[in-house]
Amino acid sequence: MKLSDLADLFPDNMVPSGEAALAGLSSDSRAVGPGFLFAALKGVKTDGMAYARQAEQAGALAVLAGLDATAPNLAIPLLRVPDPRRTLALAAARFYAGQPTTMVAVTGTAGKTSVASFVRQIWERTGQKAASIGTTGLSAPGREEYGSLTTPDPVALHKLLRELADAGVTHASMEASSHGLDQRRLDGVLLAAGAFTNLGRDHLDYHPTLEDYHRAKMRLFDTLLPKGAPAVVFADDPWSAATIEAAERAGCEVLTVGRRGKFISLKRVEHERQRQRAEIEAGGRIHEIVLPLAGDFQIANALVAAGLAVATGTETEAALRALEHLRGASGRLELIGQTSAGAPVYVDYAHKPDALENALSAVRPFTTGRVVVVFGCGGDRDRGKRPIMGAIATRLADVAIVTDDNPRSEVPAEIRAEILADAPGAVEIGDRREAIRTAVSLLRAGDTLVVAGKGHEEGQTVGDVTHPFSDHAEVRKALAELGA
Ligand SMILES: CC(=O)N[C@H]1[C@@H](OP(=O)(O)OP(=O)(O)OC[C@H]2O[C@@H](n3ccc(=O)[nH]c3=O)[C@H](O)[C@@H]2O)O[C@H](CO)[C@@H](O)[C@@H]1O[C@H](C)C(=O)N[C@@H](C)C(=O)N[C@H](CCC(=O)O)C(=O)O
Ligand SMILES: Nc1ncnc2c1ncn2[C@@H]1O[C@H](COP(=O)(O)OP(=O)(O)OP(=O)(O)O)[C@@H](O)[C@H]1O
Ligand SMILES: N[C@H](CCC[C@H](N)C(=O)O)C(=O)O
Ligand SMILES: [Mg+2]
Repeated sequence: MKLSDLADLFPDNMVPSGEAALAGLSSDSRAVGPGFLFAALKGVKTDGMAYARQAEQAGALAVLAGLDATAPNLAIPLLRVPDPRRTLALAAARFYAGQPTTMVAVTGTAGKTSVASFVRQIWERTGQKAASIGTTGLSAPGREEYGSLTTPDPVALHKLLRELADAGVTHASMEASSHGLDQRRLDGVLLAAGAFTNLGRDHLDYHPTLEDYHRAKMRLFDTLLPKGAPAVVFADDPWSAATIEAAERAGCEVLTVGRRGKFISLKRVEHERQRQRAEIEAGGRIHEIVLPLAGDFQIANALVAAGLAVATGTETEAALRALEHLRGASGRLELIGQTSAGAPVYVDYAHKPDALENALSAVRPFTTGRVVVVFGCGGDRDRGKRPIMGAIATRLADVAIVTDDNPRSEVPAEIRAEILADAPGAVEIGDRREAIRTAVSLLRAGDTLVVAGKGHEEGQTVGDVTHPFSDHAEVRKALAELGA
């Protein structure tokens, strides 16, 4: 491919023809090689234009940038467009040219990883070659890879989609984070359907208000989905009505799921400790299914996943039957073990208020003793959620232990103090390993422990360094030490 083959993406610019082949694209000057298109993007920390010269020296053919960019010292063409992030994503889609034929994306504050994984599992169970892409990385036939972002950057994403398509993967589900949507990381993905789970407080360090955060998520429906494509919306969330309205306005075919859902309607649920029995109305009949997962929220996620599968061609009965074989995504209310007295210990990824509320509420019905929680909050992230999570923990747990999550560049004790400001009676143990060991040692018959915040993560970031750390491993160690 030549740069001129992308010329229609840069209208109003002179694109030289007859030049060398386009070798690649990147928004990071450090990754630019000879024959690359460098996209100079304005970021949160810096402006990519500051690195245009560096990209030129590394052999870039041209620089893609916003309309306000100027570069008097640049010898290579400067291609100016209104939305360079989107143009980069569309260029990447064309450069890599190949995607699984049936792709879906799910957005929402909580449940994205679970839904993406569940959709993949439904497809696998019904005989499709399927993949999922999200916070826990990539899961595809013969490929399990840990990833660092929930939604990869567009160049990495389109490269991956091409590889999956080449490997014969026909179906892929992915998470659409609000950062990913806002930064156009999913633009150019040919989506067959989209979904929304819920909206709660998160990322208010990045989005000015909850309304802005919701609007960023609605890009999935109003910009990324083709007109008339199915939008599966969980109907029982306070933000469902606004989402349905936005999706309808965008011309989507809105399919609601949940207790108030019309496409897949939840009639009745009976909770057992590790599973729940649900009566579901869909496709004109009632289905009884046993979901092998704990937590009301997993029913919600399962219904959204089934909605996506059915909306993209899976037969209703087969999709719902597949729910009986679901495995939870790693670190999502995952039962790790139990003490010798039978007290279960869960690892959960709740790192935002609603998620913590849901995780603690989910274990309460089968806990005859005390609910114990160990949690913290990440540094360099929305500070406002800290006291809110402190209040939730002390309200819903009998014993709350406040510890460190990923402090990043912040002072860990200050993060803990912000949580403790609204957590009367909570215990403070900064060292996460020690906090987990203490919590496990406190457990008596009938108690339940939830270790929240890090889920599947395999490291703890302190300053710039990520130290190996796994809640799974620490819980297992503590249980073993205590003779469980
Ligand atoms: C705040 C944020 O979202 N940042 C993301 C964003 O970076 P940015 O554009 O703001 O970067 P910047 O550092 O200001 O630099 C501006 C530009 O200069 C370029 N540059 C910079 C230095 C240099 O030497 N040369 C160079 O070319 C950078 O590559 C960039 O293009 O675009 C980058 C490329 O796509 C991302 O890697 C980066 O994610 C950072 C690492 C991050 O931590 N993101 C988190 C907050 C995130 O996106 N999370 C979401 C949601 C998680 C969830 O709740 O599920 C996710 O999808 O993972
Ligand atoms: N539908 C839901 N409603 C409320 N809370 C949920 C729901 N699904 C999951 N959770 C909670 O949120 C945590 C994260 O779940 P999951 O990883 O599926 O969501 P996510 O949207 O991918 O989150 P992230 O943005 O952090 O990647 C779970 O561990 C659980 O505590
Ligand atoms: N995708 C989320 C993950 C947060 C996980 C939590 N353990 C933390 O470090 O805050 C983020 O980057 O905000
Ligand atoms: Mg996720």
